[in-house]
Amino acid sequence: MARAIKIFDTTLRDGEQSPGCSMNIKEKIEIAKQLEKMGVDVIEAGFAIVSPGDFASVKAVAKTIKNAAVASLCRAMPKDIDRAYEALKYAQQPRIHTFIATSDIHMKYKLRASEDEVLETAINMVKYAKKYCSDVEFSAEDASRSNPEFLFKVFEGVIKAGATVINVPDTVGYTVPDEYYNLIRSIRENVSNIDKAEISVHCHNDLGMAVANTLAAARAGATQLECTINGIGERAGNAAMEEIVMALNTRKDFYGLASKVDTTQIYAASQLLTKITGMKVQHNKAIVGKNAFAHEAGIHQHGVLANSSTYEIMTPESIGLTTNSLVLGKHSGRHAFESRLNELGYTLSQEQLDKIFENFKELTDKKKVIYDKDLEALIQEKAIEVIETCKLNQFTINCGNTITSTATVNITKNNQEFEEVSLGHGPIDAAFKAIEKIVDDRFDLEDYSLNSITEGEDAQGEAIVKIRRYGRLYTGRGISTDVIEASIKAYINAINKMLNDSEQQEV
Ligand SMILES: CC(=O)SCCNC(=O)CCNC(=O)[C@H](O)C(C)(C)COP(=O)(O)OP(=O)(O)OC[C@H]1O[C@@H](n2cnc3c(N)ncnc32)[C@H](O)[C@@H]1OP(=O)(O)O
Ligand SMILES: CC(C)C(=O)C(=O)O
Ligand SMILES: [Mg+2]
Repeated sequence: MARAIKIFDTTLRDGEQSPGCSMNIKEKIEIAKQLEKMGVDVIEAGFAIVSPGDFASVKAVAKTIKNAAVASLCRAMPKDIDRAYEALKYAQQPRIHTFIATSDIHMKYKLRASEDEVLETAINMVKYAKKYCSDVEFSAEDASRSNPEFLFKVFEGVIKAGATVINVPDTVGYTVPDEYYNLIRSIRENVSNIDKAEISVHCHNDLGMAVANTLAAARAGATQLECTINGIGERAGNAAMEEIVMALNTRKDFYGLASKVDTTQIYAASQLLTKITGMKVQHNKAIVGKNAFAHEAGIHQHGVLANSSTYEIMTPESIGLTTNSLVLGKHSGRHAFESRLNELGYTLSQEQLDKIFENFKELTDKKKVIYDKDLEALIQEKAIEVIETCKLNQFTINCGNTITSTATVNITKNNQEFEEVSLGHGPIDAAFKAIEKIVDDRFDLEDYSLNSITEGEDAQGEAIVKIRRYGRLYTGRGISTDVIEASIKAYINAINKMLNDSEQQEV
């Protein structure tokens, strides 16, 4: 019988600390709902004191999620804990997650505090948090570089003060599997009251060992594993949830551990996050990369055709990716369309389905075959409602290598039609400048990228545009078989997010 192990997802907190991965409230709620659907045990929704936006997100996630604990991070200080609980009090299972660093380096240079002071603060702040909420997690930041004797003392103290979970972060991704295994074992052996708390681990990927370290800790007796979707997070990222869960699943024979995560939701979660943040997954990334289940070499293809277990240690279906041979195209009906979406792990309302089916039919006029990637792109473009303050009606472009590009763009903005013409360095620049004239607002274009979603001459192009206003970043996405149209749609999508952001403030 496998031992149960808890999954604590911190995509919305540590994941959001990845440069360029800021998410708005709506996007965070979408991710949280997907995490709940997957069956994770704890969702860290943010760090409430960081900003009014972070506070609002933690509160919104706390109000929305029913089947997972919802946590907010807070420093070991009353004002952070007060703010965290102010947002978490709406949750069915609130968890206050407080932390303080325990390594000599951090205590000396960052906190400018002695061991005794840190110990006292940790204990007092856990007691303080307990006044609000029975579930309190305490993290010893930089635990893996801390003096073990001091670490044991801190953990013993905070457990006595009421901590229900003690977390042992490898904050800077410094440890290696054998060492981390020994650290977790030594905590189990030297902290006298350890049986009163969960042992959690939280690994960073600076040396590319976050998942290996997490799994080593799980073997050593950790009962909660902290991770993020696609492994996003501070610097080189956190341990990737999909890799941890699939390693435990595929090697149950070795680990003897079982999480509650529904693995068939993994692919949908990965795609949703990519869509929201614009941060692509590398093609050879384990589990969710484009090539993770692709076979190129003839000998491999032969083996897989004979029996997929020759070269596949897990099935694509187990992560919600199906290699179905059903071809969707112009003549497909609603049933085949819906069934394919279900196979891909999406369950849509009738209204969403009708809307996406309409877009699907429009696409079949432009493309002969609709691949799974096309469907996912369609769904992700439409699934998260963005109020369309600006809507593209039409555009014309005049360009070539001997003339200056000119774009005419016609947009409906707040139910009124506008048309502007602009010159530019190339067709996309000209189109963006025409759009800017219509929008008539101040913001900066920060990043633009273009990718092909599928292959072939009728492939769909996907444009990702990032714009910044008053310090906030808005990511827009557009898809089309025409790359200029995709770019215009992405720009307008980002602008709509910016215009609809009620949290934005002039600074
Ligand atoms: C390993 C991790 O992932 S830790 C989490 C990292 N996440 C973030 O930092 C989120 C974004 N951060 C922020 O928005 C800001 O840093 C805030 C709102 C948290 C704090 O902002 P400020 O109050 O302006 O402080 P600032 O960030 O400049 O410095 C941190 C202060 O907190 C102290 N501090 C740091 N960690 C802790 C802790 N765990 N407990 C108590 N105090 C702490 C530092 O010593 C410093 O104190 P000082 O102002 O007396 O010198
Ligand atoms: C705050 C803690 C849990 C953290 O993110 C880290 O130490 O990496
Ligand atoms: Mg971290």
